[in-house]
Formats: sequence, structure tokens, C-alpha cells
Amino acid sequence: MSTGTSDVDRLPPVAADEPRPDGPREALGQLVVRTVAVADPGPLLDLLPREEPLAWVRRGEGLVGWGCAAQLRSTGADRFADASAWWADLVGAAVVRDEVRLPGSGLVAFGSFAFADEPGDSVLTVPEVVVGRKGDTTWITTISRGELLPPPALAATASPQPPTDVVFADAHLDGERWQGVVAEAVGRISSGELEKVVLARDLLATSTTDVDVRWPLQRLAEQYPMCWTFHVGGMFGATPEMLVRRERGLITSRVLAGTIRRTGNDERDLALAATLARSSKDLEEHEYAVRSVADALAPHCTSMNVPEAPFVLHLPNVMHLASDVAGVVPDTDPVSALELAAALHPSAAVGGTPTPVAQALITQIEGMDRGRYAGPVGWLDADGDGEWGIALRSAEVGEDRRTVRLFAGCGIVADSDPASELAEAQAKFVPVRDALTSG
Ligand SMILES: C=C(O[C@H]1C=CC=C(C(=O)O)[C@@H]1O)C(=O)O
Repeated sequence: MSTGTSDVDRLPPVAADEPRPDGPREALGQLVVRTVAVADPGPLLDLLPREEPLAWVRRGEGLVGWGCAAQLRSTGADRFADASAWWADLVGAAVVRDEVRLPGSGLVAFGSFAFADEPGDSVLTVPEVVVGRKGDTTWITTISRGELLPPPALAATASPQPPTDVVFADAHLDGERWQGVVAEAVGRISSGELEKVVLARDLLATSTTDVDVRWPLQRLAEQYPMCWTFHVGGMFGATPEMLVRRERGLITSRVLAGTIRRTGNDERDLALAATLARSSKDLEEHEYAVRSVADALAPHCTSMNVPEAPFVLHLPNVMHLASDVAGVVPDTDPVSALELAAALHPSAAVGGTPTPVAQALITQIEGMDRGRYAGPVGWLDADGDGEWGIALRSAEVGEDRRTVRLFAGCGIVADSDPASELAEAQAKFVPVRDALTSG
């Protein structure tokens, strides 16, 4: 395909720049990008190769990618700003021919950002191949340095094999000690130090064979179709929470906070949903999260819709109080989806209220490094459109490829009970746990 007729095809190869000595940016070369529409190749996740797959899918739509045309690793408080500057340079230098012109076509990067300023690595990857689907349109984008790659033929790859003999163990804190940490947080909240803090814990899964991340991804997408199933640089999961989506001038955010476990009995679960919708403890926890998102979006929006009351989002394992916040960004504001994600992070759904006090308390008492858990994960295109979820119901595949670290957290307010919070965290491990062990 794509032989010798377009301007892009006639471009001479361009060498990558020399690496810059000090900055976090890697060598930048001119990227040559081409997007064309293709016939439906079947489920997006089935197209992924085993090595370094990238994914962001929901209900059959979304983006998958593979290969690495460019990558940035950033750390520290400037990780979002560094990533935005790197992206602007790449976009500015790229030659793009996009025959589809939808959000997610043309030049795209997948990213996963650390929760905290320190420690933690963040990554933004521009794949060599991206396949996207929105509605009835499917497209393929090829990205290379200096010379145009022909799009590969699209076909399902060999089915992944499940991990074997997976065992789970407490990682940093066992349940008992974690309950002690929750009790400590309740004490600090009661003494007036802060209003809410989200505390998380981790589990370590060990397999006797290398984990092929496509296995849990396919299970998660099947079992949690209402969530965004993702994988970026070893971090995978199915998140129900959309930190921010920018699609042309429209911004949306799905805020979750306030949770109740499902029983598996539909009638009882409906009664529980009604209890959740009236629970003052959960409504308070939710209100903090909505307010933190609305406050962070307000400076960028000409109009905003913040629902007065949340709805109950039913997931197979838990139910959440949920609010969909929407806003309009004026044409004059070029703020990108990634910049909005940076402004929103950490919302009170993963940090707390007030944010700085909650963040300091997390560092002080949580007893672990969150890595990229609860950080923004998603994608960005050259127009600044994109989707950034919060990396919840997630896990990270270790470098040895046989260990996987699972994460789950809970919002703690004055009325929180440590034993209930532990049970809630256990329920939030279920999606990834099941995805690793089913089959
Ligand atoms: C921090 C997590 O969930 C957040 C999102 C939804 C509901 C939450 C809650 O009810 O505690 C948490 O704020 C997690 O899943 O690890």
C-alpha cells in the first residue's frame, strides 16, 4: 500500500536528532504519519502482538497500538509539563496525512503517569501502528521516522495463553496492618486535620510462567464492558473512572466515589443501590470528588454542567456513586486533554481533601509507592483531543514478567470503618484477580 503518490511518500528519510544532554526528552526526529480507513478487522484486542501491546478500549471502540516510534519517560513534579512540551515538539515537526480526521486518528501517543511526584516513572509512547475504531469507522495509522511504513495486513494474532498456577500474597501491608492505617486516617480526619483521604494497598500475584498481558486484557474487556480496558508500559486494568475526555470543544469527566459491594443477588443489589444513593458517608465522599473536578475544570470552561445528585453505576463487583461532569472549552483555549488531566490530578477520588494534606498523609502512612496506580492513563492526539482515565482496578506486570502487583484503594472519611474499607478494597481487587486466574 501507499506507494509513491502522496507528498508524504516522496519525503526523504530524516535522521533523528542527537540526544539532548540534560533534559528528559529523547532524540526527536521527524515523524511521518499516515491514517487510512480500513475494513473491520474484528475485535481490536485480538490484533495485538504479544510484545509491548498498547490498548485503550471500551465496548469494542478505542485504540490499540504496537511498536515504538518515539517514547518519553519522565519523572518528578514536571512529568506532565515535560510530556506536553515533548508532544508539542513531536506534533510540530510531524508530517501527517490523515484521511479519517476523527479524535484518535493521525498522530497519537499512549501514556501512563505516576501518581506521585516522587518516586515513580511516567511514560508516553508513540506506537508504530495504531488501529482505532469509533462507530462504524475503523482506521489504521502508521508512524515512522522519515520514511513511510506501509500499513501491515490486519488479522487476529495467536490467542494468548493464561498465566499458570497464580498465587496471591499481601504485598506491603497485610489486611490487619492496613486497617490500622485506615484507623489512623479516621483519627486524623476526626481531629480536623483533613476531610477525606484515599488509602490503597497492594497484592502480589506470582505465575509460574510469563504473563501475557493480552490474557487479562481480553477477560477484563469481556467482563467489564462499561469500563475502559487499558495497557500502557506494563500497567493494565479496566477503569470505571474517566478523569477527562476532550473531544473537540467538549470536555467530559466521570467522577466516582462512594462504593458498595454487590452480593450477586439482583434484588438485594437494587436495595443496596438505594442505600448507597442515600448514604450520607458516601454522598459526602462523592461530593469532595465532584467538587475537586469541577474546580479544576472551571478555569478552562465557558459553560459547565455539574449534576446535582449522583447516579449509581453498577459494575459486576461493586456499585459506585457516579457523576458525569461536562464542560465547553472555548476555541481560543488550546488546552489539551493531557494538560487537563494534569490540572485534575489527583482528584479527591484518589487523593483526598484538601489535596496537599491528603497527599502528604498518603506518603506518610500508606506504606507503599503507588507507582502509576491511580495516575492518569490514556491517549492524546495531535489536535489535543484524548481520553485520560484514572488507573484504577489495575495492576503492573513486573520486569520478571511473572509477578504482577495489584492495587486497590478506598476513600476514607470521618465515618469510615476499617473492616468495611478492607472488604471494599478486596472487592476492588476482584476484576484483575479474576482476569489473571480465569481460564
Ligand atoms: C481508589 C479507588 O477507587 C476510587 C474510585 C471510586 C470509588 C472510590 C471509593 O468509593 O472509595 C475510590 O475513591 C480504587 O478503585 O482503587
